[in-house]
Amino acid sequence: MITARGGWLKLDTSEFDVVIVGGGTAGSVVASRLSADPAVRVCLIEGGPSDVGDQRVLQLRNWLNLLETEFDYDYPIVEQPRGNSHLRHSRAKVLGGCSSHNTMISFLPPPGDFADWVAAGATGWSYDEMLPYWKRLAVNITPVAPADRNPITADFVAACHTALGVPVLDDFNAAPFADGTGFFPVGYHPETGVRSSASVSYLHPHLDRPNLTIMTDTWAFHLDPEAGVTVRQGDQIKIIKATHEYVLSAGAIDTPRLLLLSGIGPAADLERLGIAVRADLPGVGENLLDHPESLILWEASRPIPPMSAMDSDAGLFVRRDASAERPDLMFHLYQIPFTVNTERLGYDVPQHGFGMTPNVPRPHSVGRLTLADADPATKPLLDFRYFTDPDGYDERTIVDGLRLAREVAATEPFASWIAREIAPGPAIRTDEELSAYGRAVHHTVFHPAGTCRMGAASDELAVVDPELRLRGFPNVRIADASVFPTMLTVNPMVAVFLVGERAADLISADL
Ligand SMILES: Cc1cc2nc3c(=O)[nH]c(=O)nc-3n(C[C@H](O)[C@H](O)[C@H](O)COP(=O)(O)OP(=O)(O)OC[C@H]3O[C@@H](n4cnc5c(N)ncnc54)[C@H](O)[C@@H]3O)c2cc1C
Repeated sequence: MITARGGWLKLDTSEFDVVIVGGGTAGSVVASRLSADPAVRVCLIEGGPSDVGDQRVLQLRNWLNLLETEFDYDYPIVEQPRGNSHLRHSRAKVLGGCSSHNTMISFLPPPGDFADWVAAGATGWSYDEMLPYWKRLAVNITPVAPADRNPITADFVAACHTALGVPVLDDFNAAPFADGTGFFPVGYHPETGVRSSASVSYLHPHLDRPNLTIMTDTWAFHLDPEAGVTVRQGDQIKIIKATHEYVLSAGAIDTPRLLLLSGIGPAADLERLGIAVRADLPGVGENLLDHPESLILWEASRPIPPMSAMDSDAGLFVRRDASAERPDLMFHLYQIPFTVNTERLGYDVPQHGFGMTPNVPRPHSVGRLTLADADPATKPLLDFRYFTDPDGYDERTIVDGLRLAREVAATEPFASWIAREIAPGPAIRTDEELSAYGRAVHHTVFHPAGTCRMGAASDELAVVDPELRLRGFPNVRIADASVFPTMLTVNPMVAVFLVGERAADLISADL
Protein backbone atom coordinates (compact mmCIF):
# COMPACT_ATOMS: atom_id res chain seq x y z
CA MET A 1 0.00 0.00 0.00
CA ILE A 2 1.20 3.55 -0.74
CA THR A 3 1.28 5.90 2.26
CA ALA A 4 0.03 9.50 2.23
CA ARG A 5 3.66 10.66 1.82
CA GLY A 6 4.09 8.50 -1.25
CA GLY A 7 6.31 5.85 0.33
CA TRP A 8 5.53 2.15 0.56
CA LEU A 9 4.12 0.69 3.72
CA LYS A 10 4.53 -3.00 4.43
CA LEU A 11 1.26 -4.24 5.81
CA ASP A 12 0.87 -6.92 8.40
CA THR A 13 -1.05 -9.80 6.72
CA SER A 14 -2.76 -12.67 8.54
CA GLU A 15 -4.25 -15.69 6.85
CA PHE A 16 -7.24 -17.87 7.73
CA ASP A 17 -9.43 -20.38 5.92
CA VAL A 18 -12.58 -18.30 6.29
CA VAL A 19 -12.73 -14.57 7.06
CA ILE A 20 -16.04 -13.14 8.21
CA VAL A 21 -16.59 -9.37 8.19
CA GLY A 22 -19.06 -8.37 10.91
CA GLY A 23 -19.45 -10.17 14.23
CA GLY A 24 -23.15 -9.40 14.37
CA THR A 25 -26.32 -11.44 14.36
CA ALA A 26 -25.55 -13.62 11.32
CA GLY A 27 -21.75 -13.33 11.43
CA SER A 28 -21.59 -14.78 14.95
CA VAL A 29 -23.62 -17.80 13.86
CA VAL A 30 -21.37 -18.45 10.86
CA ALA A 31 -18.20 -18.12 12.96
CA SER A 32 -19.55 -20.39 15.67
CA ARG A 33 -20.75 -23.16 13.35
CA LEU A 34 -17.65 -23.18 11.12
CA SER A 35 -15.16 -23.13 14.01
CA ALA A 36 -16.83 -26.22 15.51
CA ASP A 37 -14.51 -28.07 13.13
CA PRO A 38 -11.04 -27.65 14.70
CA ALA A 39 -9.42 -27.99 11.28
CA VAL A 40 -11.04 -24.79 9.97
CA ARG A 41 -9.27 -21.54 10.88
CA VAL A 42 -11.92 -18.84 11.23
CA CYS A 43 -11.40 -15.11 11.66
CA LEU A 44 -14.30 -12.90 12.75
CA ILE A 45 -13.73 -9.18 12.18
CA GLU A 46 -15.95 -6.94 14.32
CA GLY A 47 -16.02 -3.14 14.23
CA GLY A 48 -17.21 -2.75 17.83
CA PRO A 49 -15.97 -3.91 21.23
CA SER A 50 -16.65 -7.21 22.96
CA ASP A 51 -19.87 -7.58 24.95
CA VAL A 52 -18.34 -10.13 27.35
CA GLY A 53 -19.05 -9.08 30.94
CA ASP A 54 -20.58 -5.74 29.90
CA GLN A 55 -23.92 -5.63 31.71
CA ARG A 56 -24.97 -2.49 29.81
CA VAL A 57 -25.14 -4.67 26.69
CA LEU A 58 -26.08 -7.98 28.25
CA GLN A 59 -29.11 -6.82 30.23
CA LEU A 60 -31.95 -6.92 27.71
CA ARG A 61 -33.99 -4.22 29.38
CA ASN A 62 -31.17 -1.68 29.01
CA TRP A 63 -31.51 -1.70 25.19
CA LEU A 64 -32.93 1.81 24.84
CA ASN A 65 -29.99 3.32 26.74
CA LEU A 66 -27.58 1.95 24.11
CA LEU A 67 -29.08 3.88 21.20
CA GLU A 68 -27.08 6.90 20.01
CA THR A 69 -24.12 5.93 22.26
CA GLU A 70 -20.67 4.56 21.48
CA PHE A 71 -22.40 1.22 20.75
CA ASP A 72 -24.38 2.69 17.85
CA TYR A 73 -23.33 3.68 14.30
CA ASP A 74 -26.40 5.94 14.41
CA TYR A 75 -27.15 6.54 10.71
CA PRO A 76 -29.12 9.60 9.54
CA ILE A 77 -31.39 9.31 6.52
CA VAL A 78 -31.72 11.65 3.56
CA GLU A 79 -34.61 14.11 3.21
CA GLN A 80 -37.91 12.20 2.89
CA PRO A 81 -40.55 14.09 0.91
CA ARG A 82 -43.41 12.00 2.37
CA GLY A 83 -41.87 10.67 5.59
CA ASN A 84 -40.03 11.79 8.70
CA SER A 85 -36.56 12.99 7.68
CA HIS A 86 -35.50 13.29 11.33
CA LEU A 87 -35.47 9.63 12.22
CA ARG A 88 -32.14 7.93 12.75
CA HIS A 89 -31.29 4.32 12.03
CA SER A 90 -29.66 2.62 14.93
CA ARG A 91 -27.12 -0.15 14.07
CA ALA A 92 -25.18 -1.80 16.85
CA LYS A 93 -21.41 -1.45 17.05
CA VAL A 94 -20.60 -4.33 19.42
CA LEU A 95 -20.00 -8.07 19.24
CA GLY A 96 -23.37 -9.71 18.54
CA GLY A 97 -24.41 -6.75 16.36
CA CYS A 98 -27.99 -5.61 16.59
CA SER A 99 -28.88 -8.73 18.60
CA SER A 100 -26.76 -7.10 21.33
CA HIS A 101 -28.84 -3.91 21.54
CA ASN A 102 -32.26 -4.83 20.17
CA THR A 103 -35.41 -6.05 21.91
CA MET A 104 -34.90 -9.72 20.90
CA ILE A 105 -38.52 -10.23 19.78
CA SER A 106 -38.20 -13.58 18.02
CA PHE A 107 -40.68 -14.64 15.36
CA LEU A 108 -40.32 -17.55 12.97
CA PRO A 109 -41.51 -15.95 9.70
CA PRO A 110 -44.72 -17.37 8.23
CA PRO A 111 -44.64 -19.80 5.25
CA GLY A 112 -45.91 -17.11 2.88
CA ASP A 113 -42.86 -14.92 3.54
CA PHE A 114 -40.50 -17.67 2.45
CA ALA A 115 -42.78 -18.43 -0.51
CA ASP A 116 -42.25 -14.79 -1.55
CA TRP A 117 -38.48 -15.34 -1.35
CA VAL A 118 -38.69 -18.45 -3.53
CA ALA A 119 -40.90 -16.60 -6.02
CA ALA A 120 -38.22 -13.87 -6.12
CA GLY A 121 -35.63 -16.45 -7.19
CA ALA A 122 -34.34 -17.73 -3.83
CA THR A 123 -34.56 -21.41 -4.71
CA GLY A 124 -34.08 -23.63 -1.65
CA TRP A 125 -35.37 -21.07 0.89
CA SER A 126 -38.93 -22.36 1.37
CA TYR A 127 -40.49 -22.56 4.84
CA ASP A 128 -40.09 -26.35 4.94
CA GLU A 129 -36.44 -26.05 4.00
CA MET A 130 -35.86 -23.44 6.74
CA LEU A 131 -37.56 -25.39 9.54
CA PRO A 132 -34.51 -27.58 10.35
CA TYR A 133 -32.46 -24.40 10.91
CA TRP A 134 -35.17 -22.99 13.16
CA LYS A 135 -35.10 -26.19 15.21
CA ARG A 136 -31.35 -26.02 15.74
CA LEU A 137 -31.11 -22.32 16.75
CA ALA A 138 -28.98 -21.87 19.88
CA VAL A 139 -31.01 -18.83 20.98
CA ASN A 140 -33.16 -19.25 24.11
CA ILE A 141 -36.55 -18.16 22.75
CA THR A 142 -39.45 -18.12 25.19
CA PRO A 143 -42.72 -16.21 25.56
CA VAL A 144 -42.29 -13.31 28.03
CA ALA A 145 -42.00 -14.94 31.46
CA PRO A 146 -44.95 -14.69 33.90
CA ALA A 147 -42.89 -12.60 36.37
CA ASP A 148 -42.20 -10.02 33.63
CA ARG A 149 -45.84 -9.65 32.55
CA ASN A 150 -47.11 -6.18 33.33
CA PRO A 151 -50.84 -5.77 34.14
CA ILE A 152 -51.23 -2.98 31.56
CA THR A 153 -49.82 -5.25 28.87
CA ALA A 154 -52.07 -8.14 29.91
CA ASP A 155 -55.06 -5.75 29.77
CA PHE A 156 -53.97 -4.58 26.32
CA VAL A 157 -53.97 -8.19 25.08
CA ALA A 158 -57.46 -8.77 26.52
CA ALA A 159 -58.77 -5.57 24.89
CA CYS A 160 -57.32 -6.47 21.47
CA HIS A 161 -59.14 -9.79 21.66
CA THR A 162 -62.45 -8.19 22.65
CA ALA A 163 -62.28 -5.20 20.32
CA LEU A 164 -61.01 -6.91 17.17
CA GLY A 165 -61.91 -10.59 17.65
CA VAL A 166 -58.32 -11.79 17.12
CA PRO A 167 -57.20 -14.88 19.06
CA VAL A 168 -54.93 -14.60 22.11
CA LEU A 169 -51.79 -16.59 21.26
CA ASP A 170 -49.76 -18.13 24.08
CA ASP A 171 -46.85 -18.73 21.73
CA PHE A 172 -46.70 -16.99 18.36
CA ASN A 173 -44.15 -19.56 17.19
CA ALA A 174 -46.27 -22.64 17.93
CA ALA A 175 -47.90 -22.56 14.48
CA PRO A 176 -48.23 -20.12 11.57
CA PHE A 177 -50.87 -17.51 12.45
CA ALA A 178 -53.09 -15.27 10.31
CA ASP A 179 -53.71 -12.75 13.10
CA GLY A 180 -53.56 -12.65 16.90
CA THR A 181 -52.45 -10.86 20.03
CA GLY A 182 -50.33 -11.88 22.98
CA PHE A 183 -47.03 -11.59 24.79
CA PHE A 184 -44.11 -11.90 22.40
CA PRO A 185 -41.61 -14.74 22.12
CA VAL A 186 -38.31 -13.19 23.23
CA GLY A 187 -34.70 -14.41 23.10
CA TYR A 188 -33.61 -13.97 26.70
CA HIS A 189 -32.94 -15.72 30.00
CA PRO A 190 -35.81 -14.61 32.25
CA GLU A 191 -34.03 -15.66 35.45
CA THR A 192 -31.14 -13.21 34.86
CA GLY A 193 -32.58 -10.73 32.36
CA VAL A 194 -29.61 -11.46 30.06
CA ARG A 195 -30.30 -11.34 26.33
CA SER A 196 -29.71 -14.53 24.36
CA SER A 197 -27.97 -12.56 21.62
CA ALA A 198 -25.94 -14.04 18.79
CA SER A 199 -22.86 -13.34 20.85
CA VAL A 200 -24.16 -14.82 24.12
CA SER A 201 -25.64 -17.92 22.53
CA TYR A 202 -23.18 -18.63 19.69
CA LEU A 203 -19.82 -17.12 20.70
CA HIS A 204 -19.48 -16.96 24.49
CA PRO A 205 -19.49 -20.76 24.94
CA HIS A 206 -16.69 -21.13 22.35
CA LEU A 207 -14.27 -18.28 23.04
CA ASP A 208 -11.51 -20.75 23.91
CA ARG A 209 -11.46 -22.45 20.52
CA PRO A 210 -7.87 -22.13 19.24
CA ASN A 211 -9.05 -22.02 15.63
CA LEU A 212 -11.44 -19.08 16.23
CA THR A 213 -9.87 -15.60 16.11
CA ILE A 214 -12.17 -12.72 16.99
CA MET A 215 -10.80 -9.27 16.18
CA THR A 216 -12.89 -6.64 17.95
CA ASP A 217 -12.59 -2.86 17.43
CA THR A 218 -11.46 -3.70 13.90
CA TRP A 219 -13.08 -1.91 10.95
CA ALA A 220 -13.02 -3.35 7.42
CA PHE A 221 -13.07 -0.74 4.69
CA HIS A 222 -11.93 -2.53 1.55
CA LEU A 223 -12.31 -6.01 0.10
CA ASP A 224 -10.13 -7.41 -2.62
CA PRO A 225 -11.29 -11.02 -3.07
CA GLU A 226 -7.81 -11.95 -4.28
CA ALA A 227 -5.62 -10.03 -1.81
CA GLY A 228 -7.75 -9.80 1.33
CA VAL A 229 -9.80 -7.49 3.53
CA THR A 230 -8.14 -4.25 4.55
CA VAL A 231 -8.95 -3.30 8.14
CA ARG A 232 -8.17 -0.51 10.55
CA GLN A 233 -7.29 -1.54 14.11
CA GLY A 234 -6.54 1.52 16.22
CA ASP A 235 -4.00 3.43 14.15
CA GLN A 236 -2.84 0.30 12.31
CA ILE A 237 -3.89 -0.92 8.88
CA LYS A 238 -3.80 -4.68 8.30
CA ILE A 239 -4.75 -7.15 5.61
CA ILE A 240 -6.70 -10.25 6.55
CA LYS A 241 -6.64 -12.91 3.88
CA ALA A 242 -8.89 -15.93 3.41
CA THR A 243 -7.51 -18.98 1.66
CA HIS A 244 -11.00 -20.44 1.19
CA GLU A 245 -13.62 -17.70 1.31
CA TYR A 246 -14.86 -14.36 2.63
CA VAL A 247 -18.26 -13.93 4.27
CA LEU A 248 -19.71 -10.43 4.46
CA SER A 249 -22.01 -10.10 7.49
CA ALA A 250 -21.78 -6.38 8.19
CA GLY A 251 -25.55 -5.88 7.94
CA ALA A 252 -27.95 -4.31 5.45
CA ILE A 253 -26.22 -0.92 5.61
CA ASP A 254 -22.54 -1.79 6.00
CA THR A 255 -22.30 -4.77 3.66
CA PRO A 256 -23.35 -2.79 0.55
CA ARG A 257 -21.26 0.13 1.85
CA LEU A 258 -18.16 -2.10 1.96
CA LEU A 259 -18.87 -3.48 -1.52
CA LEU A 260 -19.29 0.01 -2.97
CA LEU A 261 -16.06 1.19 -1.31
CA SER A 262 -14.39 -1.86 -2.91
CA GLY A 263 -15.58 -0.94 -6.40
CA ILE A 264 -18.37 -3.52 -6.53
CA GLY A 265 -21.71 -1.93 -7.37
CA PRO A 266 -23.48 0.21 -10.00
CA ALA A 267 -20.64 1.29 -12.32
CA ALA A 268 -22.04 4.74 -13.11
CA ASP A 269 -22.33 5.62 -9.39
CA LEU A 270 -18.83 4.36 -8.66
CA GLU A 271 -17.29 6.28 -11.57
CA ARG A 272 -19.04 9.48 -10.46
CA LEU A 273 -17.43 9.06 -7.01
CA GLY A 274 -13.99 8.32 -8.45
CA ILE A 275 -13.96 4.71 -7.21
CA ALA A 276 -12.28 2.24 -9.59
CA VAL A 277 -14.91 -0.23 -10.80
CA ARG A 278 -14.05 -3.82 -10.02
CA ALA A 279 -17.45 -5.24 -10.98
CA ASP A 280 -20.59 -3.58 -12.29
CA LEU A 281 -23.28 -4.99 -9.98
CA PRO A 282 -26.29 -2.71 -10.39
CA GLY A 283 -28.23 -4.29 -7.50
CA VAL A 284 -25.82 -3.30 -4.70
CA GLY A 285 -27.64 -0.79 -2.49
CA GLU A 286 -30.95 -1.15 -4.33
CA ASN A 287 -34.05 -2.71 -2.71
CA LEU A 288 -33.59 -0.88 0.62
CA LEU A 289 -36.52 -2.19 2.68
CA ASP A 290 -37.78 -1.36 6.17
CA HIS A 291 -40.83 -1.51 8.44
CA PRO A 292 -42.07 2.06 9.00
CA GLU A 293 -44.23 2.54 12.08
CA SER A 294 -46.30 5.37 13.50
CA LEU A 295 -47.49 6.07 17.03
CA ILE A 296 -50.59 6.75 19.09
CA LEU A 297 -49.53 8.10 22.48
CA TRP A 298 -51.59 8.15 25.66
CA GLU A 299 -51.16 9.62 29.11
CA ALA A 300 -51.66 6.95 31.77
CA SER A 301 -54.40 7.32 34.36
CA ARG A 302 -52.03 5.95 37.00
CA PRO A 303 -48.38 4.93 37.33
CA ILE A 304 -47.52 1.83 35.33
CA PRO A 305 -46.17 -1.08 37.40
CA PRO A 306 -42.47 -1.77 36.81
CA MET A 307 -42.24 -5.38 35.62
CA SER A 308 -41.25 -6.08 32.02
CA ALA A 309 -38.85 -8.02 29.80
CA MET A 310 -37.93 -5.00 27.63
CA ASP A 311 -40.86 -2.52 27.72
CA SER A 312 -42.43 -3.72 24.47
CA ASP A 313 -43.59 -7.13 25.55
CA ALA A 314 -46.80 -7.68 23.61
CA GLY A 315 -48.39 -6.84 20.32
CA LEU A 316 -51.12 -7.34 17.81
CA PHE A 317 -51.27 -8.73 14.27
CA VAL A 318 -54.33 -7.84 12.20
CA ARG A 319 -55.59 -9.08 8.87
CA ARG A 320 -57.57 -6.41 7.04
CA ASP A 321 -58.12 -8.81 4.16
CA ALA A 322 -60.08 -11.64 5.81
CA SER A 323 -59.17 -14.08 3.04
CA ALA A 324 -55.39 -13.62 3.50
CA GLU A 325 -53.29 -16.21 5.33
CA ARG A 326 -50.87 -13.56 6.69
CA PRO A 327 -51.40 -10.38 8.74
CA ASP A 328 -51.07 -7.04 6.94
CA LEU A 329 -50.87 -4.74 9.97
CA MET A 330 -48.78 -5.13 13.11
CA PHE A 331 -48.56 -3.20 16.38
CA HIS A 332 -46.18 -3.15 19.32
CA LEU A 333 -47.41 -1.91 22.68
CA TYR A 334 -44.81 0.27 24.36
CA GLN A 335 -45.43 0.51 28.10
CA ILE A 336 -43.15 3.56 28.19
CA PRO A 337 -43.79 6.93 26.49
CA PHE A 338 -41.87 7.01 23.21
CA THR A 339 -41.97 10.73 22.50
CA VAL A 340 -38.90 11.50 20.39
CA ASN A 341 -40.96 12.29 17.29
CA THR A 342 -44.11 13.74 18.89
CA GLU A 343 -42.22 16.16 21.17
CA ARG A 344 -40.60 17.78 18.12
CA LEU A 345 -44.11 18.63 16.89
CA GLY A 346 -45.03 20.23 20.21
CA TYR A 347 -47.00 17.40 21.81
CA ASP A 348 -46.84 16.99 25.61
CA VAL A 349 -44.42 14.53 27.19
CA PRO A 350 -46.34 12.65 29.90
CA GLN A 351 -44.73 11.54 33.14
CA HIS A 352 -46.60 8.25 32.81
CA GLY A 353 -47.47 7.28 29.29
CA PHE A 354 -47.55 4.48 26.78
CA GLY A 355 -48.35 3.92 23.13
CA MET A 356 -49.25 1.62 20.29
CA THR A 357 -47.13 1.64 17.15
CA PRO A 358 -48.87 0.46 13.96
CA ASN A 359 -46.39 -0.71 11.33
CA VAL A 360 -46.52 -1.81 7.71
CA PRO A 361 -45.46 -5.49 7.61
CA ARG A 362 -44.96 -5.75 3.84
CA PRO A 363 -44.43 -2.19 2.63
CA HIS A 364 -44.69 -1.29 -1.03
CA SER A 365 -42.22 1.63 -0.91
CA VAL A 366 -38.65 0.66 -1.75
CA GLY A 367 -35.53 2.76 -1.20
CA ARG A 368 -31.87 2.90 -2.15
CA LEU A 369 -28.47 3.14 -0.43
CA THR A 370 -25.60 5.01 -2.09
CA LEU A 371 -22.30 6.57 -1.06
CA ALA A 372 -21.87 10.31 -0.64
CA ASP A 373 -18.18 10.15 -1.52
CA ALA A 374 -15.26 7.73 -1.69
CA ASP A 375 -14.13 8.31 1.92
CA PRO A 376 -14.70 5.12 4.00
CA ALA A 377 -15.43 7.29 7.04
CA THR A 378 -18.39 9.11 5.44
CA LYS A 379 -21.74 7.63 6.39
CA PRO A 380 -23.72 6.31 3.42
CA LEU A 381 -26.84 8.02 2.04
CA LEU A 382 -29.95 6.13 3.11
CA ASP A 383 -32.99 7.01 1.04
CA PHE A 384 -35.82 4.80 2.26
CA ARG A 385 -38.44 6.67 0.15
CA TYR A 386 -40.95 6.07 2.93
CA PHE A 387 -44.61 6.30 1.84
CA THR A 388 -43.78 6.93 -1.81
CA ASP A 389 -45.50 3.86 -3.25
CA PRO A 390 -47.82 5.11 -6.00
CA ASP A 391 -50.77 3.02 -4.78
CA GLY A 392 -50.69 4.69 -1.34
CA TYR A 393 -50.72 1.28 0.35
CA ASP A 394 -48.17 2.12 3.08
CA GLU A 395 -49.91 5.35 4.05
CA ARG A 396 -53.31 3.62 4.06
CA THR A 397 -51.95 0.93 6.40
CA ILE A 398 -50.80 3.54 8.93
CA VAL A 399 -54.18 5.34 8.80
CA ASP A 400 -56.02 2.05 9.35
CA GLY A 401 -53.63 1.25 12.18
CA LEU A 402 -54.27 4.51 14.01
CA ARG A 403 -58.02 3.93 13.73
CA LEU A 404 -57.78 0.34 15.01
CA ALA A 405 -55.60 1.50 17.90
CA ARG A 406 -58.39 3.86 18.96
CA GLU A 407 -60.84 0.94 18.94
CA VAL A 408 -58.54 -1.02 21.27
CA ALA A 409 -58.11 2.09 23.46
CA ALA A 410 -61.87 2.39 23.87
CA THR A 411 -62.17 -1.21 25.13
CA GLU A 412 -61.84 -2.44 28.72
CA PRO A 413 -59.82 -3.50 30.60
CA PHE A 414 -57.30 -1.38 28.64
CA ALA A 415 -59.49 1.75 28.40
CA SER A 416 -59.27 2.62 32.09
CA TRP A 417 -55.46 2.85 31.92
CA ILE A 418 -55.87 5.87 29.63
CA ALA A 419 -56.27 9.40 30.99
CA ARG A 420 -56.19 11.02 27.53
CA GLU A 421 -54.91 10.63 23.99
CA ILE A 422 -51.92 12.97 23.62
CA ALA A 423 -51.01 12.26 20.01
CA PRO A 424 -52.42 12.55 17.43
CA GLY A 425 -55.12 13.91 19.77
CA PRO A 426 -58.90 13.56 19.45
CA ALA A 427 -59.21 16.44 16.98
CA ILE A 428 -57.27 14.53 14.31
CA ARG A 429 -59.92 12.35 12.63
CA THR A 430 -60.03 12.38 8.83
CA ASP A 431 -57.92 10.11 6.64
CA GLU A 432 -55.96 13.13 5.43
CA GLU A 433 -55.27 14.35 8.97
CA LEU A 434 -54.31 10.89 10.23
CA SER A 435 -52.01 10.35 7.26
CA ALA A 436 -50.29 13.71 7.68
CA TYR A 437 -49.79 13.12 11.42
CA GLY A 438 -48.88 9.44 11.02
CA ARG A 439 -46.18 10.22 8.47
CA ALA A 440 -44.84 13.28 10.32
CA VAL A 441 -44.12 11.30 13.50
CA HIS A 442 -43.35 7.99 11.88
CA HIS A 443 -40.40 6.03 13.08
CA THR A 444 -38.69 2.82 12.01
CA VAL A 445 -38.93 -0.57 13.68
CA PHE A 446 -35.17 -0.64 12.84
CA HIS A 447 -35.44 -3.39 10.23
CA PRO A 448 -33.42 -2.32 7.17
CA ALA A 449 -32.91 -5.21 4.75
CA GLY A 450 -32.63 -6.23 1.13
CA THR A 451 -29.71 -4.14 -0.17
CA CYS A 452 -27.75 -7.12 -1.59
CA ARG A 453 -30.69 -9.25 -2.41
CA MET A 454 -30.62 -12.91 -3.27
CA GLY A 455 -32.05 -14.03 -6.63
CA ALA A 456 -31.72 -16.16 -9.74
CA ALA A 457 -28.73 -15.97 -12.08
CA SER A 458 -30.98 -14.43 -14.76
CA ASP A 459 -31.95 -11.55 -12.44
CA GLU A 460 -29.55 -8.67 -13.12
CA LEU A 461 -30.38 -6.90 -9.88
CA ALA A 462 -29.70 -9.96 -7.71
CA VAL A 463 -26.43 -9.46 -5.85
CA VAL A 464 -26.06 -12.99 -4.47
CA ASP A 465 -27.29 -16.33 -5.81
CA PRO A 466 -29.44 -18.70 -3.70
CA GLU A 467 -26.19 -20.15 -2.26
CA LEU A 468 -25.38 -16.62 -1.07
CA ARG A 469 -22.41 -16.26 -3.48
CA LEU A 470 -21.58 -12.75 -4.62
CA ARG A 471 -22.23 -12.55 -8.35
CA GLY A 472 -18.92 -12.97 -10.20
CA PHE A 473 -16.88 -13.76 -7.06
CA PRO A 474 -16.93 -17.47 -6.20
CA ASN A 475 -14.95 -16.95 -2.97
CA VAL A 476 -17.25 -14.30 -1.44
CA ARG A 477 -20.61 -14.90 0.21
CA ILE A 478 -22.98 -12.54 1.97
CA ALA A 479 -24.86 -13.65 5.10
CA ASP A 480 -26.95 -10.97 6.83
CA ALA A 481 -30.24 -9.06 6.43
CA SER A 482 -29.03 -7.53 3.17
CA VAL A 483 -29.78 -10.76 1.26
CA PHE A 484 -33.55 -10.67 1.98
CA PRO A 485 -35.28 -10.58 -1.42
CA THR A 486 -38.51 -9.18 0.09
CA MET A 487 -39.56 -7.85 3.48
CA LEU A 488 -40.86 -10.21 6.14
CA THR A 489 -44.25 -9.82 7.81
CA VAL A 490 -42.63 -10.19 11.23
CA ASN A 491 -39.59 -8.76 13.01
CA PRO A 492 -36.60 -10.05 11.03
CA MET A 493 -33.98 -11.21 13.55
CA VAL A 494 -34.89 -14.90 13.53
CA ALA A 495 -34.70 -14.90 9.72
CA VAL A 496 -31.20 -13.40 10.02
CA PHE A 497 -30.23 -16.23 12.37
CA LEU A 498 -31.60 -18.69 9.79
CA VAL A 499 -29.51 -17.01 7.07
CA GLY A 500 -26.45 -17.47 9.29
CA GLU A 501 -27.22 -21.12 9.97
CA ARG A 502 -27.79 -21.90 6.31
CA ALA A 503 -24.71 -19.95 5.23
CA ALA A 504 -22.62 -22.07 7.60
CA ASP A 505 -24.00 -25.26 6.02
CA LEU A 506 -23.38 -24.00 2.50
CA ILE A 507 -19.79 -23.02 3.33
CA SER A 508 -19.07 -26.27 5.20
CA ALA A 509 -20.27 -28.29 2.23
CA ASP A 510 -17.59 -26.61 0.09
CA LEU A 511 -14.69 -26.77 2.55
C1 LIG B 1 -32.93 -0.98 18.30
C2 LIG B 1 -33.27 -2.20 17.50
C3 LIG B 1 -34.25 -3.07 17.94
C4 LIG B 1 -34.57 -4.20 17.20
N1 LIG B 1 -35.42 -5.11 17.71
C5 LIG B 1 -35.65 -6.28 17.05
C6 LIG B 1 -36.45 -7.30 17.63
O1 LIG B 1 -36.89 -7.20 18.77
N2 LIG B 1 -36.69 -8.40 16.89
C7 LIG B 1 -36.23 -8.55 15.62
O2 LIG B 1 -36.55 -9.55 14.97
N3 LIG B 1 -35.43 -7.62 15.06
C8 LIG B 1 -35.11 -6.50 15.76
N4 LIG B 1 -34.26 -5.57 15.23
C9 LIG B 1 -33.66 -5.86 13.91
C10 LIG B 1 -32.59 -6.95 14.02
O3 LIG B 1 -31.86 -6.80 15.21
C11 LIG B 1 -31.67 -6.88 12.80
O4 LIG B 1 -32.44 -7.00 11.62
C12 LIG B 1 -30.62 -7.98 12.79
O5 LIG B 1 -30.04 -8.14 14.04
C13 LIG B 1 -29.56 -7.64 11.74
O6 LIG B 1 -28.58 -8.64 11.73
P1 LIG B 1 -27.34 -8.57 10.72
O7 LIG B 1 -26.51 -9.75 10.97
O8 LIG B 1 -27.86 -8.32 9.35
O9 LIG B 1 -26.56 -7.23 11.12
P2 LIG B 1 -25.95 -6.80 12.53
O10 LIG B 1 -26.50 -7.61 13.63
O11 LIG B 1 -26.12 -5.31 12.60
O12 LIG B 1 -24.41 -7.15 12.41
C14 LIG B 1 -23.49 -6.40 11.68
C15 LIG B 1 -22.18 -6.40 12.45
O13 LIG B 1 -21.16 -5.99 11.58
C16 LIG B 1 -20.32 -5.06 12.24
N5 LIG B 1 -19.77 -4.22 11.18
C17 LIG B 1 -20.45 -3.40 10.35
N6 LIG B 1 -19.62 -2.87 9.46
C18 LIG B 1 -18.39 -3.36 9.71
C19 LIG B 1 -17.12 -3.18 9.10
N7 LIG B 1 -16.97 -2.42 8.02
N8 LIG B 1 -16.06 -3.83 9.64
C20 LIG B 1 -16.22 -4.63 10.73
N9 LIG B 1 -17.41 -4.84 11.33
C21 LIG B 1 -18.48 -4.22 10.81
C22 LIG B 1 -21.22 -4.33 13.20
O14 LIG B 1 -20.49 -3.76 14.26
C23 LIG B 1 -22.17 -5.44 13.63
O15 LIG B 1 -21.68 -6.12 14.76
C24 LIG B 1 -33.92 -4.43 15.96
C25 LIG B 1 -32.93 -3.57 15.52
C26 LIG B 1 -32.59 -2.47 16.29
C27 LIG B 1 -31.50 -1.55 15.80
